[in-house]
Amino acid sequence: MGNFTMDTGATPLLQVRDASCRAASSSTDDSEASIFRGIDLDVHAGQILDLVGPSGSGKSSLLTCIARLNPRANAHLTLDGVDANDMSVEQWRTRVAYLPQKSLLPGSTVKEAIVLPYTFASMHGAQRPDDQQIRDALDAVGLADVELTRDPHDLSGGQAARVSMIRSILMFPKVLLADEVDAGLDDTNAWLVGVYMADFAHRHGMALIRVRHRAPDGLADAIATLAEGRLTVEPVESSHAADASQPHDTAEPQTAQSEQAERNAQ
Ligand SMILES: Nc1ncnc2c1ncn2[C@@H]1O[C@H](COP(=O)(O)OP(=O)(O)OP(=O)(O)O)[C@@H](O)[C@H]1O
Repeated sequence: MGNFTMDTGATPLLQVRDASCRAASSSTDDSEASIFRGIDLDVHAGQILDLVGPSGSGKSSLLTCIARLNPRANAHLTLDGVDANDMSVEQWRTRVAYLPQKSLLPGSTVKEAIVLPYTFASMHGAQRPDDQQIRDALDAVGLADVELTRDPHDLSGGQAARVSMIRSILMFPKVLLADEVDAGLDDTNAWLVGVYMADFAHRHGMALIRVRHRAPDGLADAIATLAEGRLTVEPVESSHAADASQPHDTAEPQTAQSEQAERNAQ
């Protein structure tokens, strides 16, 4: 049994109870091994949790479980006190966004790839980001040289990962599950990405769970380790998370973005 609760006194934004996941098995008997079970997790609005652990320990599986994307996993999930079962899977995934390790950027331009989610029914009524908002976001994460008209298939892995992150974050999720978004980046760009996501989390009350293999960057409020099916947590006493906006010189969020955040929050 692993438990992780960031005890701030407030109601958690995301509650995970009794999460379990089994490994795939080709056998038809009951020999499917458990990757983890009995994991509880509470994360509050604006908090940043780093999820670490050995390769294969189940970090991605836990994130996809929380995103309701993992058929091998089960959990009782609530968001803002609303049971996941009272939302469609699409509604849940719009609010609890999973950013996969491998980026998938359909469309013929970077802009098309970023605004694509706005064609989804679950985003109906949401105002899509304009060119300037996309430009500002690209600039903030070290992609000043990437034009909005660039074919996304021509991007490097690290560039594509950042574009994919921007696409997820500009949908204003309440929870962002970022699976090794900084894995292929140099230290400077990894820091820019960390600061951009942390800044967004603080400004908009987004909870951020990051799977990372890099050294701690000081932005997390806590570091949770998943190993041998158990989750343990160490709060970070003096995280720089609250100062994340200091080295980050992006413009204030646009009014349209703030309005959209409110709409998505409903
Ligand atoms: N789609 C899948 N079908 C079957 N088994 C899977 C699937 N995805 C992952 N697994 C298995 O689940 C276990 C946990 O994998 P997972 O990717 O969650 O670990 P991880 O901690 O994220 O690893 P890494 O740090 O290497 O990315 C592994 O044994 C893996 O082989």
